[in-house]
Parts: sequence; C-alpha cells; structure tokens
Amino acid sequence: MNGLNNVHPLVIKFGGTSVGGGAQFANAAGIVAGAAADRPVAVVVSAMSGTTDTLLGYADATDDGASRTRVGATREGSLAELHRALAERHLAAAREAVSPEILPGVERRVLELLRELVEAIGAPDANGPAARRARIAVFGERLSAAILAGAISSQGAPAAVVSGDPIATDGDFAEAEVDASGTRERCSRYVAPLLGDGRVAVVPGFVGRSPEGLPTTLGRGGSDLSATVVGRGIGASEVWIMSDVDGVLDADPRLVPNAALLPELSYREAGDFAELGAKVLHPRTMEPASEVGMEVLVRNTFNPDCPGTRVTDAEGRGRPLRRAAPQPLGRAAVRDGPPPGGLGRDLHRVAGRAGPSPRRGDPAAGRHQPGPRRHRRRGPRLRRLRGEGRGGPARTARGPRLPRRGSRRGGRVKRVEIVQLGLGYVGRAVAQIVIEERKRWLETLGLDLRYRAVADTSGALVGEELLPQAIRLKEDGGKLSELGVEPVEDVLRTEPEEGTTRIVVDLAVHGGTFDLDLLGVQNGSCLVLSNKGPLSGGSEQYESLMDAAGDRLWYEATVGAGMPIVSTLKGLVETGDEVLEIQASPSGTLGFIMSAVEGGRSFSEAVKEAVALHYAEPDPRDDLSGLDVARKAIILARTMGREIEPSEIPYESLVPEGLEAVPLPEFMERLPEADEEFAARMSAVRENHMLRYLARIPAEGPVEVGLTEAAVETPFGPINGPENVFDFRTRRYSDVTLTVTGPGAGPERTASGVIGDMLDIVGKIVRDREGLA
Ligand SMILES: NC(=O)C1=CN([C@@H]2O[C@H](COP(=O)(O)OP(=O)(O)OC[C@H]3O[C@@H](n4cnc5c(N)ncnc54)[C@H](OP(=O)(O)O)[C@@H]3O)[C@@H](O)[C@H]2O)C=CC1
Ligand SMILES: N[C@@H](CC=O)C(=O)O
Repeated sequence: MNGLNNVHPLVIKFGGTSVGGGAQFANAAGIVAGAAADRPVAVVVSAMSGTTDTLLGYADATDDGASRTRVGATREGSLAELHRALAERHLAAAREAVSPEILPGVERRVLELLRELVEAIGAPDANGPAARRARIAVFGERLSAAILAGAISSQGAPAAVVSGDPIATDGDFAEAEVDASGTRERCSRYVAPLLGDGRVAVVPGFVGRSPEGLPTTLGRGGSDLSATVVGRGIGASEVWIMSDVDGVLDADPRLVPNAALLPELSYREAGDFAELGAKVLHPRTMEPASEVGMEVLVRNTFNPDCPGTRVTDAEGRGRPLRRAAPQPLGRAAVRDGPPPGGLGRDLHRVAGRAGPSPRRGDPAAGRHQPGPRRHRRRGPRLRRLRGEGRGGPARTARGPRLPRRGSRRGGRVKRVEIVQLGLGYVGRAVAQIVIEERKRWLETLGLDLRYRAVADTSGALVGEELLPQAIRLKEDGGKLSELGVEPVEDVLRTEPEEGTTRIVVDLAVHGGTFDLDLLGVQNGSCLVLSNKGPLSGGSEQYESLMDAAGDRLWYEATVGAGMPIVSTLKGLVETGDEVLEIQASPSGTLGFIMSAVEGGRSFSEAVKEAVALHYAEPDPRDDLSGLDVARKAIILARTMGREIEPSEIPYESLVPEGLEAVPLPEFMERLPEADEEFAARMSAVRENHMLRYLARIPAEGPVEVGLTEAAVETPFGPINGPENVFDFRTRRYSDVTLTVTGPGAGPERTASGVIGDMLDIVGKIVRDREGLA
C-alpha cells in the first residue's frame, strides 16, 4: 500500500474497558508504542466504557433536535450538564495518560469535540432521527481517539487521529453495511499518508460514512468489525483484538473450572463462537479477515504475557474443543473430542467467557436455588477466584498487580473488602472509581481495597476477576447469573479474612436489601448506603438496623448524592448546636424538571431527559410522586434525632392522573398527555415566585413535603438543573441560615458520596481496629 515500503501494517483494536480510564489509556498506548517500533500500526479504538450508552440515552431523550434550538437557558443548562460529565471523565483520563507537553493540544481537542457534540444535539437534522442518532453516538469513539493518539505520542511513537472516517458504508445509519472498495479508497486517502509518514494512525471505531458523507454506525460492538475492515482496507497482515479477557477458551469457565485457552482457531470456528454469543468477538469480525487471509489475534490488554488466541484459515490446528453436558449446573460433565456436527448448539454452552449461559432466566441459578447444588459449585469457584487454586495469587483483571497484601513498606496496609449490592448506574460508577483509583489509595493511604463480591437481583458474583465483564454485562442489561453467582446471604455469612474489614455497600433500590444489610452488620461489617430504603421504612425496622450497626453505618449519598448534607447535619449536632429546622429542595429530578419547564420545555421531554441523565429513580414516578423527597425527609429527621413513621408524612404527587399504575414503558410513552396541564400549573404561579417541591423538617411538629410557591429571592427561587438546596436554621445559624447548594443527583456524584464514606471508614474504623488511632 501507498507509502508503506511493502511492510504489511498491523491493526490493533482496543475495546471500551481497555480505555476505561487514564491508566488504561496509558497501558494501551504502551502496547501500541511497542508494536510500532517494528512496523506501521493503525489503531481502532472504542468509546470509554459507558459513554455510548450515555450518548444514545441523551439522543433518544432529545430526539426533536429542531425545537431544542429555540429553548432558553434551562435547555442549555441540561446540555452543559452532559458536557460537564463527559469533560470531567475524558479530561481526567487525558491528564493521567498524556505527557505535559502534548496534553494542552489533547485537552483543546476534547473540548472542541464536546462543543461539536452539544451543537449536534441542538441542531435540527434534515436527514431524520436515525442520522441524528448516529451523528451523536460516534462522539465517544472520537473522544477516545483524541486521547489515545496523545497517549501514544507521549510514549515516543508519533500518532495522529485519522481525519476522515475511513470506512465507507451504505446509508443505514444504525447497522450500516460496509462498502469494501469505497473503504479501500478512503483508507488510501486518510490512513495511508499517516502510516507512510511513520505515524500511528488512530481510527475511531464503530463509525462509517454513507455515500452522502454522513456518519453511520456499524451497530453495537461494531468496533471489532471496524478493525478487520480497516485492516483489509490498508492491506494489514494482522489484527489484534485487545480486550479484558485472555482470548477464546475451549469451554465456558463458569461450567468447566479448568477451561483452557484455545491457542488457534479457524475463521469459521471463531465466527461460530461469536454467533453463539462469545462477546470477546463481534459476529461479523471474521468476514473481512477470512476474505484476505489476514490473521486475527484475540489478546488481553491487561495480561500482555498471555499469547491469546490466533485466528487463521487453518482448520483443526487447535486442541479439541470440549463441551459441557447441558445439566446439571455446577456439575458440568466434560469430555474430550470434537463436538458432533461441528460447532452447533452445544457450543452455545461452552463459548468461552461471555456467551449466553444456559443459566440465564433459570431460577435455579439464582439466590432461590436449593442448597446442595450451590454448595458443590461454590468450593472450587471461590478457590479459583481468590487465586488459591491454580497459578498463585488472584490477578486483577486490569491494571498492574498490587503488592502482596499486608506488605506495604513504611506502614501497615489497611485491608478492606467490599460486598456491593447493586451494579446499576451508581454501582457501576462506584466500581469504576475503585478500579481506577485503588492503586493510588494503596500508595497514599496504605489502603488495600478489593471486591469480595458484587450482587444484583440474580445473586452475588464472588471475587473480582470477572468484575470488568460484570460491568459490561450490566451495561448491556444482563444479569450476573450469566457469569455464575452465589446467594448473597452465603457471602455475607462468611467471615472476612483475618485482619480484613468488610464494607457492605448497598447501592440497590428501595427496601429489598434490608435483610442483607442487617445480616452484614450483624456479622461485623460496616455499611455504606446510597439506597434510601433501609433508613426510611418503619421505625421498628430502622431501630433494629441502627442497633445492629452502631457506629458502623455511613449514608452520605442517600441525601444530596455527593453533597455534604448528612455530614453537615451530624457536624452541627456533634458540635453542640441545636438544629431548629431544615428546609430543603432535595430532589435533583424535580429541580431539573421544573427549571426545564420554566425554560420553555415540555414536561414529558424534561422527564425523559432526567431519566436519560440517570438523575431519576429507576421508575421516575418515585421522584414525581414525592416519595423520594419524603424518604430523604425521614432520613434527615431521624438524623436530627426525631422518631418518625413514614405514615406521618403525607406528600403531594405530580404523577399524571391515570398513569400511576401503568407499566413503565406505557407511562413514558403517555407522558405528553400531561404536558399542557403541567405547563399551565407552572405558569399559574404568583409573580416573582417559582413552583418548587420542598421538604420542611422542624425539630418538632409535622414534617411537610409538597409543592410550594417560593419567592425568587429565597435560596429556592433560582434552582437550575439537578440543583438541591438545604437550608439549616440552628441556634447558631438563626439570623443568617446555613445554606448548602449543589447538584444533588447523578451516578458519578452519588458514587463520590459513597466512596467518600468508604474512605472515611478507612480513616476511622480500620485505624481504630488496628490500634493506629
Ligand atoms: N442516581 C442518583 O443520582 C442517585 C441514586 N441514589 C440511589 O442509589 C441507588 C441506585 O441507583 P441506580 O444505580 O440509579 O439504580 P439502578 O436501578 O440503575 O441499579 C440498581 C441495582 O440494584 C440491584 N438490586 C436491586 N435489588 C437488589 C437486591 N435485592 N439485591 C441485590 N441487588 C439488587 C439491581 O439489580 P438488577 O440489575 O438485577 O435489577 C441493580 O443492579 C438507588 O437506591 C437510588 O435511590 C441515591 C442518590 C442519588
Ligand atoms: N432520584 C433522586 C436521586 C438522588 O437521590 C433525585 O432526583 O434527587
């Protein structure tokens, strides 16, 4: 190919978890820089994990771009919010992965892309909603490409983002078909000159160009396909698919404990694996590779020593595939030899690592499964995940190995393990922060933090080897039972290792986890909550949890997300002040909706946006009904020392009449029915007043929750977006009240509150236990 001096280039593709944060970008860049020393390299990169979901959610919630350009400040406020969230994450990653001299250019490019994104969301799209959706969706890959190019250059291999999207496609915006000859032409125009100049060419994955030159997408998971399509377009001899797994295994490790890596597969076999659900590969990935005989190597970004799986045109070179008998669970019968009839249905059960499991939807696989079968399974599984089985200490799936536990030089290491209930939006944000930050915490705080288990409604995934896959699975709407689960109760009943403090982190929804929280604290764990349910039920239940937990309970994130509300209140009480009354606007969702409607948007659009930005509860009617505000009011009242029952707090509902009990999808669809009435209600407010949903929590007397007309000059008047206001009137703050304001919703902010509590535990409880106070 043009300018390459007959040396065949290599394509390296990184998935979303391989570029999930700054350390991961730096690691990926190191791999590229190493490879680029020998031959020309093009890199295809996915969006940082979770970004495409956010963009698509936002695109869907604002699918009428044209009207958006006419709205006022509130609309801008909401775009500013999206801008802020993406800027925070991408700039933080860039600052960690890119050297100081290259960083300013990368930061400028990230901000430029974010400005273009905001414009793309606001601008009408003459080509229809599907074109608009594609245009918005591809920004995640464009942002990753900018950072990765900077990170690779920082490691001494000059790199640049390919300026024109090199993949030519048809005009299907969502699941575009590749045009091979058009792609060759675009690759010659956009990729070859960079490679010819000795630069690494970084291509945003997933994105193509229609014959009219509009951005298209190759469908979810299409970055793998982008890699082989670009490889074919530039005449590459080899494509590396880098993810967070070692390669393709010869059996499902959840069913076959000694599943082994398949060193070689044919294109046909690999394609079949992908079709059958092995998420390590995208089903269409092999087609361009087999067409031109290009080798595909499936490798682990975080385990560079592992040779991975090589996919070529050679049939039958790999070890014989093994298969697991369909039942029973946990007693997978294994026998050698090729499966009869080739890679048929049975491989569905053995497709390595991530294929759909026969356990999906099987109630016996979940927490209700009767005892003996579970226990048979748990022994080997626990040993394996904790690394007591084959091969020494457990590896974390990403990032470097941590020093041996308890071995920190210059001070005792504080060993803490997390049992986390909930891997939803908040749960994933917490896990992501832990994964990204814990190396630093080990170095600076001497904190050795591990996941003992994460749980969803299907059960607990024990150990942390599969945590990155679990995060991806939950992003895709799956259940942890697909990765193999234990009953959460069993995990909570076991003792932590000697010298280890356990924190149960409840990031689930409502009251369903109360018994688990109680079990945890009864067995000596600390408890951290973002879930308001356990603290806002009946007082008998509440008292039992308080009695069992004593001083081992933290719940900052239950009120105001990451804002310091509970700690401020406790601080006032502990320092001897007397809290006379708290007035608050404590709902991010209601604040967002009301200020959006004030800015000219419809009620239904505003609700959909609050859902897309994950401010709202899983069912936004919990916000609209006032229930979420009432829960926060109870938690604050109880923290003030009041004895109170939920039944003592009537609250006023904003759920449109007739939609209280319909299924959630129907509720969302019928929301526009309420637009007119809501707008009329908002505009009927007295002059110089704003309609606000407030809570009043006095030291004595009734706690009130409901709609109020707040004068604009009060702290509640100018609320914008997900802003919360907490106004404390105390003996010491009576002439001028103490007001705390800030955004009170959003998964990452909530995660900050949760992590803050966890670090506080380390500072207090762990230090006390180790006699270091
Ligand atoms: N979003 C925000 O801004 C804030 C949220 N919060 C609170 O944080 C919590 C989490 O919110 P969010 O992440 O948005 O909610 P999601 O619905 O996204 O996630 C909830 C998670 O909890 C799991 N879960 C539910 N019940 C159980 C159970 N009995 N045992 C184990 N896991 C369970 C769900 O599992 P499955 O996937 O199987 O359903 C899911 O993984 C909520 O209580 C919310 O009120 C607090 C402050 C701010
Ligand atoms: N749904 C809640 C989230 C935080 O508790 C809100 O909107 O405030």
